[in-house]
Parts: sequence; structure tokens; C-alpha cells
Amino acid sequence: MDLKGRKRSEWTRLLKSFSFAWDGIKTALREERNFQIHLIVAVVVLFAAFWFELTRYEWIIILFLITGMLSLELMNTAVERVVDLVTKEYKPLAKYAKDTAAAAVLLYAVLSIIVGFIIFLPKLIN
Ligand SMILES: Nc1ncnc2c1ncn2[C@@H]1O[C@H](COP(=O)(O)OP(=O)(O)OP(=O)(O)O)[C@@H](O)[C@H]1O
Repeated sequence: MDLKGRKRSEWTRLLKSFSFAWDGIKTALREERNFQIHLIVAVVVLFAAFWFELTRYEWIIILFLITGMLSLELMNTAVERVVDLVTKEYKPLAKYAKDTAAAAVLLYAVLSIIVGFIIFLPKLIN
């Protein structure tokens, strides 16, 4: 294949990987209750952020928290599905994997709530 053809196929592969990632988001939106809940909370937080006219740095923090939370939830779903694929039986390692992935989501959710309070509480009180 010439250089032009190879470059085109690299672009095609890149576009395909975006399309697979988009499929993952659509599936999670359709199938995953926790992801749907996180998304609703994210929309509420974004409305609040507009309402309280956050500073540029507060916006950056909020966007990192929202994106991080949604990404972690997707990774947690991926772990759950892979474990389900590997075994339908009760296996301590399966529990270990699922609970650890869930713990990562929980930790980030606690961080997000604390930071959310730090940013929004003074504005609510004012
Ligand atoms: N194959 C398995 N072996 C051992 N423990 C498991 C297994 N599958 C799930 N568990 C454990 O059972 C509990 C519930 O897991 P389950 O996957 O049913 O619910 P979940 O984590 O809320 O995920 P989902 O989004 O699929 O409902 C968790 O503590 C998990 O670690």
C-alpha cells in the first residue's frame, strides 16, 4: 500500500474506534441504570454551575469531576460485564474484581460530593 493509502486506512481505523466508543456510550445509556443516574446528576450540576456563574477554575474542576465520574462508571460496567462473561458461578475472584471496581466509583463519588459542597455551599449560603 502506498503512503496515501496507508494514511487513509489509519484515519479509517481512528474513525472506527471513535464509532466503537460511541456505541459503548449508547449501550451504557440504554442498559445501565447507574450510568443514567450519574448522567442526570451531571446535567443538574451543569445547570447549577450556569446558575451560580462559576469562575473559570471552578468550571474546570466541575468538568473534570463529571467526566471522571462518568468514565469510571463506564470502566466499572466494563469490569462487571467481563466478569459476567468469564463466569456465571460464584467465584471469590469475581467478587474481588467487581467490588474493587465499584469501590473506585464510590471513592470518586465521595470526592465529587465533597468538592461539590466546597464549591456550591458558599454560593448557596450567600
Ligand atoms: N460471579 C460472581 N462471583 C462472586 N460474587 C459475585 C459474582 N457476581 C457478582 N458478585 C457479587 O455480588 C454482588 C452483586 O453483584 P452484581 O453484579 O449482581 O450487581 P452490581 O454490582 O450492582 O452490578 P449490576 O450493574 O450488574 O447490577 C457484588 O458484591 C458482586 O461482587
